[in-house]
This record gives sequence, C-alpha cells and structure tokens, in this order.
Amino acid sequence: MAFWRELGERVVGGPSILSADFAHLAKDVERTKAGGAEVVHFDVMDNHFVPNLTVGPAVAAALVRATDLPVDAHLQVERPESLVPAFAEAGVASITLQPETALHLHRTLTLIKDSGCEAGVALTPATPPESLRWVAHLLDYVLVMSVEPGFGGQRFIPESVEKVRRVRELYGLPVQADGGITPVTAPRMVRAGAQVLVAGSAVFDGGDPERDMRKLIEAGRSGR
Ligand SMILES: O=C(CO)[C@H](O)[C@H](O)COP(=O)(O)O
Ligand SMILES: [Co+2]
Repeated sequence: MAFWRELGERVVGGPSILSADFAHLAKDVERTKAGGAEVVHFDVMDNHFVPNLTVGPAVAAALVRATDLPVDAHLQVERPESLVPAFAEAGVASITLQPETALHLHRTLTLIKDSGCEAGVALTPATPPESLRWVAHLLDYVLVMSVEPGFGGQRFIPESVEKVRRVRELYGLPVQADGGITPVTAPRMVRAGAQVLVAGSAVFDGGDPERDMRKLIEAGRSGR
C-alpha cells in the first residue's frame, strides 16, 4: 500500500470519522466515497493526550475490511508506539503520529515503516515545522493541524495556511490539512500546497456526505 507515494500532484479529499455515525461507519464512509473521497481519516483518541475518547485497532480492522479506500490512522494518544503493531495488523495504509507523544520519534517512525505502513507526523498549531528536520527522511507526508487536536467542529486557525507553505518549502513532502477544513478554507490550504483535505463536520453534519464531500473536493481544487 503506497497511497502517499502514489499521490503525485493530485488534490484529494477524505472524511474524518470523528463526525460520522459510529453505528454506521462503513455506510457513511461509502457515501463519502461516492462523493469522491480517496482516503479515510481515522481519528484515535485516548482521553490522555486529548480530552476525548474514540476507537481503536479493532474498529480500524473492521473498517479496513468494509472499504477499499486506504485508511490513515491519526494517533492522538500517549505512548503511540505500543499501538503501532496493532494498527499495522489491522491493515491501515498509514499512521500519523503526534510528535509530542512519541518520546523517541525516530524509533517510532522506524517502527511504522518496518511494519509496512507509510508514516507521517501531525504538527499541532504551536509545533514548528523546523522540529522535523532530523526525521524528515523517514516521513511520507506531514499533517498540518489547523485546530488543536481533540474535537471535530472547531474553528480553523488561519496561521495554518502559512505553515503549510513552510512545510512544503522545507521538505517538499505531501501535506495533509486537518481541522476546520470547509469549502471556504480548503482552497486557501491548497493554494499554500496542501494536497489531502480531511474534513469531518463539513462532510457529515449537513446530512448529505456524498454531496458535501464532492463540494469540498471541488472547492479545494479551485485553489490550484
Ligand atoms: O484530528 C482531528 C481533531 O483532533 C480531526 O481530524 C479534525 O478536527 C476533523 O474534524 P473537523 O473537520 O470537524 O475539524
Ligand atoms: Co485528525
């Protein structure tokens, strides 16, 4: 599986499961796929690193079986290294770490790659892109968080646009934008260099995930 390496220059969208109906997760994901989604963003939260609790490897494995879209696990948990083998076993395509949680970031990124997954790091709003200097060669992509981690439906932090530009300048890696991404903010992030647009509330809260996924992707592509 090489979703990130095969992305090329394309701009794509993906649903964040955070705002989906957890009792009908596969169905909700399929509705976004009908709207053009190409990757599923799987938010994992532990009530320690962030004050929220979601789902783990067993649900990821069930979702991987239910969809042919690649699944990206965004680990917002303490001690992520202990969960990497279980998510790899679940069949996720990529694992995104919060560097604040990985005490030995180099080792944990290496573990992800050795497990056969692609690896990324998520920068929270205060984490500088420069902090990735000595692990950038291990990364397949960078996620720029445009909200503080923990919840869906938060307001977009506008400084994130400049941050996307900076990550692209420094590393040339594909950038995933996550947090407060809507048809209004998506074109700004794409213009700055983002290619993967993750959205939860903008896709699921309006009652028509297929329509709203399509709208988001079209809006994002208009930023090129
Ligand atoms: O990682 C996240 C929060 O920690 C979510 O992926 C993100 O916030 C998506 O939700 P929304 O599009 O509603 O902001
Ligand atoms: Co996320």
